[in-house]
Amino acid sequence: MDASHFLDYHSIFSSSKEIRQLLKEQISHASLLIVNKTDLVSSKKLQKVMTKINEIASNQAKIILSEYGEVSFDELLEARIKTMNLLSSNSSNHLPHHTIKAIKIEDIPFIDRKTFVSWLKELPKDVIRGKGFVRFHDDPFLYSFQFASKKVYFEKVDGSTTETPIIILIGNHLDPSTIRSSFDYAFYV
Ligand SMILES: Nc1nc2c(ncn2[C@@H]2O[C@H](COP(=O)(O)OP(=O)(O)OP(=O)(O)O)[C@@H](O)[C@H]2O)c(=O)[nH]1
Repeated sequence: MDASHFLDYHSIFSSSKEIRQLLKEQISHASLLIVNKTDLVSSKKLQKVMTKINEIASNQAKIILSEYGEVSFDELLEARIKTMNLLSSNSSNHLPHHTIKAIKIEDIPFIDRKTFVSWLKELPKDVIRGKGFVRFHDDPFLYSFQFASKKVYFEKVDGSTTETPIIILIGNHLDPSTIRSSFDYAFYV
């Protein structure tokens, strides 16, 4: 986040409802927040910015202040979310639901593109982001996909026939059994 513009983006006088909503969603779901350009604001203004951010951010989010985006790699790469490897529906996927922030699916067959898009769009609303690689029927290429705000984007990955497909879903309090059953229903039945 840009500390020097944060209050403008947050203000009903200088920003649209969509921008304020987007800002709020991004902050509330983040596990790491970097407040940059702190050199451009007075300490009083920075305090106001931090108060607003703390109101919206989750208790577990880590907040780092920076200038010119200087943040140590160790802080950036620190593991912050628990990823569960989602196995087939008859295996036990145990971890309390409230701790699950990311789910990884690796046993992915060749799939139908339209079915995949529908499956992503119909996932529970707790899934706020998806990404990964998939392969489609009758197509030799691997595709990377990005899923956010109910929109799906694909990009062909050139020259990679050996990589294995993977789906990563990110959100809050994800329910593994619901996600796994819907996956099996869509792609294995
Ligand atoms: N003073 C100051 N300038 C910064 C800082 N970080 C980036 N800049 C400068 O701000 C200018 C725009 O950089 P950014 O805001 O990072 O660029 P951007 O993300 O493409 O810009 P937006 O689309 O406005 O978010 C560049 O000239 C940067 O050098 C900072 O912490 N302090």
